[in-house]
Amino acid sequence: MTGEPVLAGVAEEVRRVAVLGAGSWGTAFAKVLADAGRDVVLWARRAEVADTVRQRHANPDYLPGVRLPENLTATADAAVAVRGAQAVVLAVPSQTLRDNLAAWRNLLPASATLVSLAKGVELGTLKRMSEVVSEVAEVDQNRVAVVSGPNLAKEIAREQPTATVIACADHERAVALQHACSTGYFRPYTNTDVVGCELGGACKNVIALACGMAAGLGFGDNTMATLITRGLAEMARLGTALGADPMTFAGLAGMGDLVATCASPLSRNRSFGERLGRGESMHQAQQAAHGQVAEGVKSCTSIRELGRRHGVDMPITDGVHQVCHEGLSPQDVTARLLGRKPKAEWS
Ligand SMILES: NC(=O)C1=CN([C@@H]2O[C@H](COP(=O)(O)OP(=O)(O)OC[C@H]3O[C@@H](n4cnc5c(N)ncnc54)[C@H](OP(=O)(O)O)[C@@H]3O)[C@@H](O)[C@H]2O)C=CC1
Ligand SMILES: O=C(CO)COP(=O)(O)O
Repeated sequence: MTGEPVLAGVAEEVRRVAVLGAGSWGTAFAKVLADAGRDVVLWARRAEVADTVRQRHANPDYLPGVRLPENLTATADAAVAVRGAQAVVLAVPSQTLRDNLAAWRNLLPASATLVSLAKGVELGTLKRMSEVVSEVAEVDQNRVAVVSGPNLAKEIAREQPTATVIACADHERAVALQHACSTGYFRPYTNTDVVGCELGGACKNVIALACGMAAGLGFGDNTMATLITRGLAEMARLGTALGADPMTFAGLAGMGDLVATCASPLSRNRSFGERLGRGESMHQAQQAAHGQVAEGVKSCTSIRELGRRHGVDMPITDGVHQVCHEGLSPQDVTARLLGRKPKAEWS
């Protein structure tokens, strides 16, 4: 379905876009941009993936059965991908973004908007992805945008309707990107709260791991609703401490993404957690992921540390960390969570 862009008259038009990273979301977002009428070049680190996208208009490793549009081409040469692009979209895992971008830094067109799709917090530095991008590419934060919302790649690749948030400190850039990726099935909203949108996207992966564990233990909807609601409370507490607008967590990049990811069997984080809840080891869950990224497994460490540094209580995140990295069982963590000192709902 090729959607006509629904917005017009923005300051700087985005005509050509490079998407660096040809996994599920990089490929699906490249399709959205192409369906919105942009010329899109997708960079894949494996030449065979680029060849398949270019010649067969498909990326069966990540999006089986999905036909990609003709105005989406691919290359394994990042210099070719970014040439002449008004926007460069970064679609690699959070923990490799710094190294990937360092290799691409000198190729980036001078005024291109740099757009992060990644949902994580960097281990060690505890930086959000837009902070990593601005630091490594040596560009002002105003040139960096993020996309975050209830955006399960496989649904979007099948053109199922959804919305998202494009967050950028520079509202004009956000509007230009909004124009560039609006289709009949993909509706982007703008927001200037980059901190809130990024933390929403990173934290919900950890809560989805917890929901998966609960499902694996055989718990039902009351448990899910409790984890989602109290997960939202802890991500909003962290976000507010870091300067985010609390309202962002009631929006698509907060509640929206949290609900989609915690509920969906398509979520890699939820599926990973479910295996742990059923009693599989971390190694078994990792093998079953077939190399696809479940960001919360690493980000639970950096998010927990961010919470500690800012004096924010994050009991569910702590529990996920205890299962993933400290050898506790999901049953032990459930008992610990329920055994905490009673408190008021809003404190
Ligand atoms: N999938 C989704 O529904 C959504 C994902 N996101 C976020 O988008 C980001 C990317 O995720 P997604 O596309 O799903 O990931 P996938 O696991 O589907 O794909 C990862 C991609 O990154 C590549 N890659 C892995 N390691 C490296 C590396 N060291 N250097 C360069 N490239 C590497 C892989 O290449 P190769 O194939 O060669 O291994 C592959 O193209 C994540 O932060 C995720 O949280 C956000 C919204 C939705
Ligand atoms: O971010 C996502 C949906 O918005 C995808 O979640 P997973 O990475 O858990 O698959």
